[in-house]
Amino acid sequence: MTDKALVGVERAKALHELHGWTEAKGRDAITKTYQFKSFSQAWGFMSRVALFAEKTDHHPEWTNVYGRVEVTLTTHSAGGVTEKDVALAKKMELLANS
Ligand SMILES: C[C@H](O)[C@H](O)[C@H]1CNC2=NC(N)=NC(=O)C2=N1
Repeated sequence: MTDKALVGVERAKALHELHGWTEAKGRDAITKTYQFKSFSQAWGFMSRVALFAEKTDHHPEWTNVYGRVEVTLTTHSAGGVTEKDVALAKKMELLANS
């Protein structure tokens, strides 16, 4: 997996394949807000994502308020969105729906 920032068509295509993910306002990142029914469900999701993040050494920025989890993904070392962010977003989609 390369650490090259995705731009243009490549980036638009990646976002198009990610349901509910959008460009973050004012920064080079992608974002999505997940809404769960309870804190317990939100925390369960975050715990599963955290294990994947540690395994892949690629981590989300996020905020949790009860059932809401606001996530922002970017690759610090590349200063933009890379394949690593797309892979993490895809994993989050799977974990949020399981
Ligand atoms: C040293 C360590 O590999 C790096 O700091 C990793 C950790 N997690 C990371 N997470 C994200 N989102 N971007 C990074 O560039 C990054 N770098």
